[in-house]
Amino acid sequence: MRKKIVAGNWKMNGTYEDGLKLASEVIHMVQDEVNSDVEVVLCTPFIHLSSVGKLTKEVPNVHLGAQNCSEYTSGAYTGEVSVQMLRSVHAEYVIIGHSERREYFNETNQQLAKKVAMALSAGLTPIFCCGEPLQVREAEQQYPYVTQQITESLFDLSEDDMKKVVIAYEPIWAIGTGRTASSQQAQEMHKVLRQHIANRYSEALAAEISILYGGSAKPDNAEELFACPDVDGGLIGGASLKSRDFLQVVKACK
Ligand SMILES: O=C(CO)COP(=O)(O)O
Repeated sequence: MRKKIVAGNWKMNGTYEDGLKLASEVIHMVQDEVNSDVEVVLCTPFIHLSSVGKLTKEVPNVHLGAQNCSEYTSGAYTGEVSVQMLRSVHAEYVIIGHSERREYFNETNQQLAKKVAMALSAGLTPIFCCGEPLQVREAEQQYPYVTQQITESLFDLSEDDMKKVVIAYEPIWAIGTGRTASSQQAQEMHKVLRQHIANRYSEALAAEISILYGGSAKPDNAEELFACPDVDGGLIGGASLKSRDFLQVVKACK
């Protein structure tokens, strides 16, 4: 059985103190109230990683993630953070290819392929994001668009590496807009992606890959989205910034 995962992507929000408070609230609530085997991941800004990592490493089902990593190993890359640095503060996951990084920082499928390979080489689990903009959805080109993102960034991986990747489908028109994909739209895309992976690798491998949904997922709609057979959890933005809301979303993932 593949893993169920609910990851909070805090993006660039709050101060250092705000982040520590949020992390400790979430950790306590998960310990007290969650008895399923869902993996909770906190993807914090870089400055929080070291401190939050000290908290998460004591708790079996809450894990630490970063929101980005460098495609380079080390050296003269001012402002960048390497995968070894992330490992050294107990990060286990890293979001790669979020649409905001593709859009505002011009990250390409080819560059993301390097980041995914780099993360895997350090033993980090990449949460690889894909998703189409509104014009592409309106032109009904979402399946070729998103499968191409997967092909160009992931399909050079060996079977052993591919098995370790987590995918997050985040339709750009649903991110931060309050307009979520319907559970039917999410399920259809997740099924297409799983079949695409099965065609390149195998049905058995595709069945092992966790595919998360992201885009205005919140306490009101999480249960319906997570009930879809190919939706294995969520990547949560806005609703991960309030511990109670985030916990409700975590509890919806059974
Ligand atoms: O981008 C997202 C998570 O990575 C989704 O953001 P929202 O949940 O705020 O729509």
